[in-house]
Amino acid sequence: MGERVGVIGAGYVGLTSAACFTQLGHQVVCVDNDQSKVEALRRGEVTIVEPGLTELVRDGLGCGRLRFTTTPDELSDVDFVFLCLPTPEGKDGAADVRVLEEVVATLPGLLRPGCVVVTKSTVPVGTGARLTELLGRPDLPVVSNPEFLREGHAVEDFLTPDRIVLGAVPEHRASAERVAALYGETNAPVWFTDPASAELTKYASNAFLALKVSYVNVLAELCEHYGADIRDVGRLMGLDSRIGPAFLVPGPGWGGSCLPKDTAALLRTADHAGVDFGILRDAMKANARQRAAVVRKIRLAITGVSDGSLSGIRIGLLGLAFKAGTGDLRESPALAVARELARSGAVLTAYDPGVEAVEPDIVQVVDDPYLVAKDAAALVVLTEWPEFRELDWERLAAATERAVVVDARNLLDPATVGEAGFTHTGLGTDPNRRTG
Ligand SMILES: NC(=O)C1=CN([C@@H]2O[C@H](COP(=O)(O)OP(=O)(O)OC[C@H]3O[C@@H](n4cnc5c(N)ncnc54)[C@H](O)[C@@H]3O)[C@@H](O)[C@H]2O)C=CC1
Ligand SMILES: O=C(O)[C@H]1O[C@H](OP(=O)(O)OP(=O)(O)OC[C@H]2O[C@@H](n3ccc(=O)[nH]c3=O)[C@H](O)[C@@H]2O)[C@H](O)[C@@H](O)[C@@H]1O
Repeated sequence: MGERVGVIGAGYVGLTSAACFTQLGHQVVCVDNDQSKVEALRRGEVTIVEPGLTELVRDGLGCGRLRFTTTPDELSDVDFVFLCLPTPEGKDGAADVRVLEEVVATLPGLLRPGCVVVTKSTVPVGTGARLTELLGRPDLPVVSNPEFLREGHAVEDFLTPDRIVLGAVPEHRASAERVAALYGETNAPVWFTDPASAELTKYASNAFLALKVSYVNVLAELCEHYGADIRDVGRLMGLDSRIGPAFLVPGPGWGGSCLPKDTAALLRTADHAGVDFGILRDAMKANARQRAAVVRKIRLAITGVSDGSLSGIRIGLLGLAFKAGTGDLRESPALAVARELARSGAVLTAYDPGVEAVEPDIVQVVDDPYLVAKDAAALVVLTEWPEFRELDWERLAAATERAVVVDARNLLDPATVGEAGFTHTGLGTDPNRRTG
């Protein structure tokens, strides 16, 4: 028999947690204050792009173990409540925990004795202690259980995580163990630690991923200077098991709803402690430069000079989301590049399998990749959707005004698109050289 679990927030993390805990056999009530979202979820409609999530939600609704509500009162009989609320970037880069604190302040009047309050939101170090104080009820243990899922792989990552981290003060260790048990049988290491370590691990992980991508982006620039190829350099670095192959592909910069805000928040936390975390600041600066570098590359490919005018020039964009596998546009480097191109007078058309619309004054979104090529002076790959590789590049070449492609994700095989007639520019690659 499963446990009674409450989840507050039905976004990427909350909805995934609710659906997966239901799948693991628990009874789940998921609370969100967005009425229309809750109504859609009750009909089994999931609006975010997450493989397998709709099916899990529908299964959960079907078997009656998952329900959605806007009424926090329905948490009165749960034994665990997971906080999956937004913690956006606030003043000076610090995480804004106001929503979380407001919601937590309402919980003492709602929860039954012994209910475990679990923080899944990404929260600054010290939040666990702060929430304990806010709750003001010693019978409500607080456990930190940071979430490491990636968008586009949310269900898979939740059900088969690399690790499960639980932070609790020694008196609440048993509660942390009960939280761990909710995940059922798992091959993942389950690690119990103190709340501050759990909270910091989350920021440390995201910021490290950001550092890794900034590192490879700068390295790509260096490769161009010396005629080296970042595809080889990245692959060969990645063969070192201490480095690992992931997060070594250059692109228009790291974005999304978390890496930028979490890096900023960690830097703020370090500043607050008087710790010089300059390498983080440098990674953030490199990230801002990367978008501009991609725009310069596009100008150069189209006009022959890196500051050439784009006024009235048609450009086709492949990808708008911050990465492949999601329709999420939050802090999307692709969108930032599009904005800059639009500001420079370019006329933009875009296709992204996960995105239906963006601000129409910037770019016209179409539902057919071949339409973006029509009369374009260049195509630009901004999001690394694998299906872009499989497009009919000869057909695309025929539709363009000039067969120029700027591959800001090093996604395409230069030889294939070259044979189709395209002039190809990647990041940190020599167009005349084949790897292998
Ligand atoms: N998106 C991701 O891939 C990951 C996010 N996180 C962290 O998890 C937390 C949540 O992130 P997301 O799920 O992406 O956010 P989200 O924006 O997708 O979802 C947040 C949900 O909370 C609801 N909400 C806001 N205020 C509320 C209130 N007062 N009462 C009830 N519901 C309320 C919103 O309507 C929304 O449905 C953040 O701290 C984030 O840093 C952690 C790991 C992965
Ligand atoms: O806290 C969070 O929200 C999550 O943030 C990231 O997940 P996500 O935001 O889904 O995105 P990532 O897959 O990490 O990609 C981040 C950015 O780096 C870019 N990237 C990634 C890898 C790479 O080699 N090159 C590269 O440019 C992506 O395109 C994207 O813009 C982390 O990977 C998750 O572990 C974490 O739980």
